[in-house]
Amino acid sequence: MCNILVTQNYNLLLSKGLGRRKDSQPEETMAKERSKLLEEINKIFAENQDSKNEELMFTYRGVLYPSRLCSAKTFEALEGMEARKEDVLVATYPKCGTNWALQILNDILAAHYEDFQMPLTIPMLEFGAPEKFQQIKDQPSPRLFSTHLHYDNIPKSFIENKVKILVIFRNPKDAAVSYYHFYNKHPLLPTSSSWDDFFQKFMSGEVGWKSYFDHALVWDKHMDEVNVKIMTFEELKENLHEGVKQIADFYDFPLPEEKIQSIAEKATFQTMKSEAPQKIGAFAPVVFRKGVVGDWKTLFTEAQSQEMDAKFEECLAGTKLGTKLKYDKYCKF
Ligand SMILES: Nc1ncnc2c1ncn2[C@@H]1O[C@H](COP(=O)(O)OS(=O)(=O)O)[C@@H](OP(=O)(O)O)[C@H]1O
Repeated sequence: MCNILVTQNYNLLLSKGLGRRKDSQPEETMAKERSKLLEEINKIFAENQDSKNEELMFTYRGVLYPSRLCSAKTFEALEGMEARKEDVLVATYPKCGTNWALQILNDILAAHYEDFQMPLTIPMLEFGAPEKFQQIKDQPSPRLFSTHLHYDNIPKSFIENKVKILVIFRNPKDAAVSYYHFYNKHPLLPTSSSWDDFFQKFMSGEVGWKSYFDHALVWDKHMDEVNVKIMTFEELKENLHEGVKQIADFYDFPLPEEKIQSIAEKATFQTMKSEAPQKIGAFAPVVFRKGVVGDWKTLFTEAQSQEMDAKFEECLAGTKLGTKLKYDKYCKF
């Protein structure tokens, strides 16, 4: 039961359009595929509303993952994936801005390569059936991928082939609150009995993809590498135009000001949220919730806030990433 989606529906989703070029299929066929894809997404949503918590997660090498999206076989196949230097990878801890970065990168790539087409699905490396790697192998460059994997679990070839990795982090309090709502709204993730329960799990790393702090600590060590660019959700929120420019420059795709402006306009929360139902159907309100900084204040108690402050101090205070996260500005009552 647990792998039905991985081997059937999700494999079908992943076989559509990932990195396809405009000239590879006529527009009419693409439109049909798009509507079939929407049907599939909505079906996954409807069929899994009553799933039992204990069926929804599994552990692979000590890390929890959603069992209907990931499988041991896919992880094994992923290890052998051959990355190309021209690949584009977005690496994030869950809820830190994956979809946002993907939207921006899609538009940057589309501006640079006339024949680049928006992928029809989230190109998450660890999702889907192992057979997808054969299709990925046949895709033309540049291929756009995302992952929530810890740095140590990203396939070695991405590092060896010096693939440029855009890493987005978000302040841990907002990431925790966003993750909590995601757990409770996403039919393929367990429902949390309460915020207090989820908070303790988040703090101890008993959530999908493990601990936020482990991810942050390892990325801090790679922050100065030329192929790594770390940005924060908060800096994109503060100045999206500048964020788009920095991402385009990092990938050596310099763009004229008007283009940067139009990409930034398409990447606002309001625009992405309003376009999401056509792209991801029933999942739209699950992914695009509030899109703000500081929502943690609606759920954190004073004691929880202090517990997170102490953990941040212990793990990240004084590190480069810790400083970049501007904890005092975004995470204090
Ligand atoms: N354009 C834009 N502007 C501002 N905020 C945005 C944008 N796009 C997505 N979001 C918010 O990002 C949160 C989802 O993060 P991810 O995309 O990383 O989610 S996922 O882990 O891939 O499921 C989730 O945050 P919360 O609203 O706090 O839950 C989304 O609303």
